[in-house]
Amino acid sequence: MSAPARFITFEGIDGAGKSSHIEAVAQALEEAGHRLLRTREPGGTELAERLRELFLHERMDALTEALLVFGARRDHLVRCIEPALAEGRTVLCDRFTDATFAYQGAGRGFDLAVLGQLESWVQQGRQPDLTLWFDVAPEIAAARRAGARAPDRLESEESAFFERVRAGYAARAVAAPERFVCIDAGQSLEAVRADALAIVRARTASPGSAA
Ligand SMILES: Nc1ncnc2c1ncn2[C@@H]1O[C@H](COP(=O)(O)OP(=O)(O)O)[C@@H](O)[C@H]1O
Ligand SMILES: Cc1cn([C@H]2C[C@H](O)[C@@H](COP(=O)(O)OP(=O)(O)O)O2)c(=O)[nH]c1=O
Repeated sequence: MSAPARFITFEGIDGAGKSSHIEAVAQALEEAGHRLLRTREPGGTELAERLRELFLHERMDALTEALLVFGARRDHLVRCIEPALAEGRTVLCDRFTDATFAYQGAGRGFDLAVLGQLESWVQQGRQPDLTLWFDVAPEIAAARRAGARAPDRLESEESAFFERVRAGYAARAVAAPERFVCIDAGQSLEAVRADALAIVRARTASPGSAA
């Protein structure tokens, strides 16, 4: 019998290293019998990927950012995430709504109550079962990004913005301790990966299994 479906999200400031570990987590889950959907936000459907391009490269205010990511999210949920969970697949999603609270809410200072309203309209109660928060100091993340790629619109923000985004993630973690796990992403790649795998194995083990 295949393992029960889970909705797992990966979060952190840009350059924290989350994308570097999704493949290893995917492999571990497949070995444990999960059928997977790997996806990302903004994105994951044809429409949402087109919205992602606009989001990452066009200038807009914070409300437009929020509406665009929640619009993309609605399409992604309805066409992709919900059907996958319904057919028993585990969903690994690179960012989800915690990113909106962290970036648009804490980072841009946008109204958290409005974000909460959009969250409940768009998600109809759907929340991740597990969120891996790769937490690292903004200076370390900036140095990693500088060595890896040219910055997009959000990655060009100053360090104070990423301090606020980090605090936004911390607030979400406090509000939902049952699903949030904080990983010290300032460690070496190998140590971060070991932590991520240990958490995912522990949190996806079926009752009665040896894990
Ligand atoms: N723990 C780490 N130590 C050193 N470099 C890292 C670590 N984790 C990731 N990196 C590097 O930092 C860069 C950004 O990583 P990435 O996974 O793309 O971050 P994110 O998806 O969180 O923005 C990549 O070049 C990656 O190899
Ligand atoms: C999902 C989401 C992402 N973002 C931002 C965070 C990132 O800067 C950007 C794209 O995310 P991502 O693809 O994870 O960037 P990377 O892996 O290159 O770090 O979009 C928001 O501002 N709000 C959101 O709701």
